[in-house]
Amino acid sequence: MSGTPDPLKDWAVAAWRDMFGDTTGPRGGQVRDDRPTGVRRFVPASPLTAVPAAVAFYSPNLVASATGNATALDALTQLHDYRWPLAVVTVPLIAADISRYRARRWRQMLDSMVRQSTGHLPTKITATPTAGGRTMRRARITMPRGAVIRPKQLEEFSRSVESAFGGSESWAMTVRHDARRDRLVITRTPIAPDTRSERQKSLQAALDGASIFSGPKVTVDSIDDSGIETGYRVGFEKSMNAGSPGFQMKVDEALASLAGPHESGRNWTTDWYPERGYLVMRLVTAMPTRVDHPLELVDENLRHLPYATGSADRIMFWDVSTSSNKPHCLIVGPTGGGKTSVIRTLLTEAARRGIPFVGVDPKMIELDGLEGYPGCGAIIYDALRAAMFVRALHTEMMARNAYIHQMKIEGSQLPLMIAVLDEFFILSGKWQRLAKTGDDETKALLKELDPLGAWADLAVLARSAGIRLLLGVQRPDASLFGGASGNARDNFGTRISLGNLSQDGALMMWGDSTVGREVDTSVKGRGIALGDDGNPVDAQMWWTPNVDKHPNKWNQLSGSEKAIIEGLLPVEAPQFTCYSPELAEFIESERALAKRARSHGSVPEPIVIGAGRGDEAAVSMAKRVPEPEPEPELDDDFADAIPASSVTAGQTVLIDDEDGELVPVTVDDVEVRRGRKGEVIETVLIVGTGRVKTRIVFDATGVVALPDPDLVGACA
Ligand SMILES: Nc1ncnc2c1ncn2[C@@H]1O[C@H](COP(=O)(O)OP(=O)(O)OP(=O)(O)O)[C@@H](O)[C@H]1O
Repeated sequence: MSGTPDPLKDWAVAAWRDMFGDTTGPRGGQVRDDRPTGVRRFVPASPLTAVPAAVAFYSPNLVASATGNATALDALTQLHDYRWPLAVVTVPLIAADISRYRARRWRQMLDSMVRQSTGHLPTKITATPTAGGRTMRRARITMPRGAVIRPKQLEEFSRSVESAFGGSESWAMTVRHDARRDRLVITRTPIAPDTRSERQKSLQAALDGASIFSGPKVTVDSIDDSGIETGYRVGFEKSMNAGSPGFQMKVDEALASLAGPHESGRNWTTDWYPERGYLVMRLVTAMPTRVDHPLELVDENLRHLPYATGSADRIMFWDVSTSSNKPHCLIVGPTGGGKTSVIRTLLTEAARRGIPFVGVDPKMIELDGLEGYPGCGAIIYDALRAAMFVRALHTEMMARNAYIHQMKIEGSQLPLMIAVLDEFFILSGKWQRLAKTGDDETKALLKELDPLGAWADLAVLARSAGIRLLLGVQRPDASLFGGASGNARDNFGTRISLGNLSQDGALMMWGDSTVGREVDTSVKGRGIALGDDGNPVDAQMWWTPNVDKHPNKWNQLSGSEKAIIEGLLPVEAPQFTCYSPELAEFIESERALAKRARSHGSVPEPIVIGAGRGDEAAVSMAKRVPEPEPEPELDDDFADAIPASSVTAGQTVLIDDEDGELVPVTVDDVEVRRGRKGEVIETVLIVGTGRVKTRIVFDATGVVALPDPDLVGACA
């Protein structure tokens, strides 16, 4: 047996079998598939004319051997005369035979593929070649009636069609199962050339590979003048996920890194339209690392107080108009995060728009520079006076509502005013301590004023009276939103966070535990702000220097910072209109107190304690004040305060002893009792050493004083 392949012999054998069938029996016990095939035997038509044509051309040579046979001679002569017509007929017949032979081979292949992949025997197969005749253009395979073809079988069949009939960059074989007609249809379909850019292709491939969207489709949304793609639209099937800010943020990041840095140096940003089932990626200038407070009126709307540049060059603003659905503003930021600068930005913007304000600054170092600024009613530092102010503000709100009712006017017709409470927990801590350790008169007064109750009312009701609240805290807490009263949370709808939030904080601020967790704290003034569309966005807060003109402050500023302050000064100071004598009197008295403090006030000069010197000179007083030293205030003994429910085991806190003195203790354990909605009802701090443990109970709004500043989320 020779192992050398002989293609000519192979072809001849195959052609013989095609024409006359296989006469050889099964060899070596092999099982042959001898079911009747739907492919008929190939019968060539060309020999019918090819043989006579050959004889006709060859007849002059045959004449000699036919001498003496007149009939044969006559037939050969006549045949010779028809040689050309016979040749002309033979050529197309041969071409047709070749084509039919090819088509039969295809049908045979398809027949065996269908048998192998589906187990069915086709009843009829037709195969049509392309115009050139070399490749198959279309095939139709009729299956037995009711033949079931499972998806896997169809897939297997498609794969074998693809490998047998190939494909190229410009065309492919597609297989379709027409179950109604029991047919398999194979079509040679042209492939449109892929003109997509590498970026579009990689976005599409990545989205196809990930399972974040179903049916994602990336198309080009915008192209710049030089033909560079500058925007993509990603269509997807609508889903619950697509509406979640946390999900959107993650997808934004992933898409931006997949799209890679753009040739223009600009950054990718994403606008979401989940209700319409698509998002648009577009380019924006990179988020600035610092934005000085612009001197021009950035937003012409006098009820919009701008304060930051958000991603995608958006101007973030606090809408203080009566129609605003986010009337009050909450700013959360750790020490040094830039909270005070945001407050200064908002208040200077308010002043240049004719809106006056009153501030409460229990730390005495945050808002003091604004004292005397045009539009500033007063800055209150003392905790008891702050409680009086909150109550007076409540009275003002009631008086304003009565005025609106009596005069039959709209709330929007009343002049606006802003009340700022900075470092709210410190203020609460001071109120809490006064209520516990103050003298009887103070305790009674504080009880009557009930500043926390008044504040909770204001949060819900002040909006329609033209009063806007601005609350500054170091960390978010549910108690800020009025505890059980859910409305208050909506009222503090304008929210800004600086630095990094805890998981709970993020959920409280942004309704998503992932937002605001990875802010670049190396950039001062970087944070998250709520866009007017209700979505939180990255934002760079504008830098507004301390507006204090006291030489000690002013001389520290650079020329450009001084120019900002000068440029922001309103031409006309906003007027302060009070509808209640209580608030008017309070502000008057506060101003008088401030004036007196400025002219008569004195603070003790610093005492410098020498390092390691035991003699008397080690303690030197630079200058003794002639007046007797004021009693040190109880309130000033703590550096910070946080909600009791935020205290963690092992933390050092300040607790009042029997004499009303704050003493540092380490918390052993914290028990927080929560209501059905997860709201804090009561917090118990367990402190003490050895077996002697003390349980200190705090209510929902209880705060705990700290010996050091709270550094949760503090900047790098
Ligand atoms: N938006 C900003 N752009 C640039 N720098 C800023 C910005 N905000 C704050 N800074 C820088 O950070 C410093 C601290 O800012 P700021 O005093 O406003 O923080 P804070 O949150 O009020 O801190 P604290 O609560 O301790 O007073 C500023 O002196 C300034 O140098």
